[in-house]
Amino acid sequence: APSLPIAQQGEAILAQSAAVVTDPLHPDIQALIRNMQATMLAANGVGIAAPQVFRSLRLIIVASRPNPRYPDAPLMEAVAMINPEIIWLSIETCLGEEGCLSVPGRRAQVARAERLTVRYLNQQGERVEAAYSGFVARIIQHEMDHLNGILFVDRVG
Ligand SMILES: O=C(NO)N[C@@H](Cc1ccccc1)C(=O)O
Ligand SMILES: [Zn+2]
Repeated sequence: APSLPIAQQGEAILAQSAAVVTDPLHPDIQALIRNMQATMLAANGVGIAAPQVFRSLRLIIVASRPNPRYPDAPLMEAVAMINPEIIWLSIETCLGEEGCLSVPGRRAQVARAERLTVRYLNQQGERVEAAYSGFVARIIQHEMDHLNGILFVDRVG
């Protein structure tokens, strides 16, 4: 699958709220998931959101793994989340370093909820509810922000 161009900070699409995916099993959506995965891997990313590849859709990929940009990242199976909704956030927050494929060269400490529960459709169109914590919960909050037109630098004081 080809690596797609990544929208950079300043592109209008990154400040928009993305649209709900109406047909998760549509071949276009399945192809987009594959292309987002390839794009994220090529950039050594640990997550990516559809608006970053110029598709204003509520679709994210979460794929933490140790890599040169995040050597301490936990290893997990990459997961595509269609129409994700965070249905619970812990009150406890923690600070952690973030970067963004759309804001190259910037890293900053961002406060995020330590734990969360997310409801989404998986790549097979099945409903899933799952709990995450730590760095993976951080990635999910970062990607969800993209679906709502928010960049991590908007959250840095
Ligand atoms: O730009 C993206 N995703 O939108 N990718 C980020 C994801 C991320 C999120 C939170 C903390 C660290 C990293 C990346 O650097 O791989
Ligand atoms: Zn990002």
